[in-house]
Amino acid sequence: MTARTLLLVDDDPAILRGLKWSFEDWEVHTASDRESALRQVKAHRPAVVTLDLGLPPAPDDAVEGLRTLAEILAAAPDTKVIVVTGNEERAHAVRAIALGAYDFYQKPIDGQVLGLIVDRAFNVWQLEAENRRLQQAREPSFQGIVTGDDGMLALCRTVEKVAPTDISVLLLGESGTGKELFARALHDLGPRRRAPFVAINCAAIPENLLESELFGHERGAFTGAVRQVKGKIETAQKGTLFLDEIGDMPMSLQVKLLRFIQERVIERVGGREPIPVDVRIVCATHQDLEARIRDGAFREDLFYRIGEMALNIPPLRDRGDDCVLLARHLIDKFSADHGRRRLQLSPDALGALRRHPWMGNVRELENRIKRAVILAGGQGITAADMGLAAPAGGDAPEPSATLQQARDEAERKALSSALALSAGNLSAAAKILGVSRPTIYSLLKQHNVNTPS
Ligand SMILES: Nc1ncnc2c1ncn2[C@@H]1O[C@H](COP(=O)(O)OP(=O)(O)OP(=O)(O)O)[C@@H](O)[C@H]1O
Repeated sequence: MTARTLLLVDDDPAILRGLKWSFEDWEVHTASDRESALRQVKAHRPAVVTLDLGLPPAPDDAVEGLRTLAEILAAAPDTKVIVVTGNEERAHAVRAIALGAYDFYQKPIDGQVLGLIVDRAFNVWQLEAENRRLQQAREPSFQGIVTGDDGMLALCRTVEKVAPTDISVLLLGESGTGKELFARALHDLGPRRRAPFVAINCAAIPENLLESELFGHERGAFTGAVRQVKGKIETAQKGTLFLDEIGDMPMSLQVKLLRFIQERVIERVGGREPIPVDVRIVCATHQDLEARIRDGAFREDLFYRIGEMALNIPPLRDRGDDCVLLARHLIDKFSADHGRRRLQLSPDALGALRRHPWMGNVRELENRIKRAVILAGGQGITAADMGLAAPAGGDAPEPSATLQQARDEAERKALSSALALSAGNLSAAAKILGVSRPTIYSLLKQHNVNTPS
């Protein structure tokens, strides 16, 4: 877990002592003036700083405090600074926020409430730190394949080794996992890279047209064949032929394909000339080919010919945080396409990305991010922008709530649990919460909470 490091800046030693008690599970450092505050920031890089704006030599105005704030943020821009002001000093607080303070809190200090604000600031700091970590961890993409997952990285290394050879590769994986991307990588990294890469989707073309698509036809071969047409196999001469969805190829064509693979010559439909063709064959399917063989729908001899090496591409849901890595990559890409500034993922979007099962894999993610980049408001991309349900509960702060709403909610929860613990005894509840009895009464009224009778 990340160290929860907190710096308390106040010129009153009694306040510092009191506050230290409230943050027992934190690594706490203290400072009483600008110079020592800055020294501590540089030495410990605290996640959160609470800063009393009234610092010496002029504790009665906010000049030194605001200067300290500016210098802290210049030295450690990621730090969340919560400024603490006197009751009548709202204008100072507003100045501080304008300078980049995360939040403000008005005296008198109530350790419990300040604790909630500090916790929340830490959550935001942690989330931003994680964002930065992911950003830095982003691998320079391998042939356009973005991943940080060990299994996928191992697959990329295998592709690098196999690409220079001519062995036939069978790419297995669910729809949208990137099979075509891997097929292109095999081509681009191999000696055939300057010759064509020709892809054909065997499932998308009706059976009666597929043969002439693959092998071509001579003029007059059938009604409508008004001129000679080269097939995909022939156009891939010297290059790579990518047969996508090979599992859906009809049996009649499987025989013809097998013959071509064995003899490396084709005959156009309606032609008699054998034409030698030199291509590398890469196939892909989302089907379970061994089950298709058992069902008599796929030829076993063809299976062994096309799959001298089979590579399994894992579904996106099994690739750890790749969904987040890819989402960021796609946001950058689509933001640039739409001339938008680079958008960030909100905390609820991160949670939703990690929970979603991604049955449509990277293609589904692409579609959702594309839509989100168009829909997102100024706040960054939310789960709703991606058409995903926001995770219920969780640790992440709810971004749709304002700070005031979040505080109210936290206060109401703390109040209810103190009342439950004290069995409705208001003095005991006040003690638990570290506030006075009158404060408890005003909290009960404010939150419309009834004491248990
Ligand atoms: N790891 C990845 N990094 C970046 N983009 C990816 C990645 N995987 C897939 N894509 C993109 O997702 C989309 C779908 O990938 P691709 O077409 O290669 O999948 P496929 O498995 O061949 O799908 P299908 O089986 O439906 O044909 C493409 O736009 C591709 O560029």
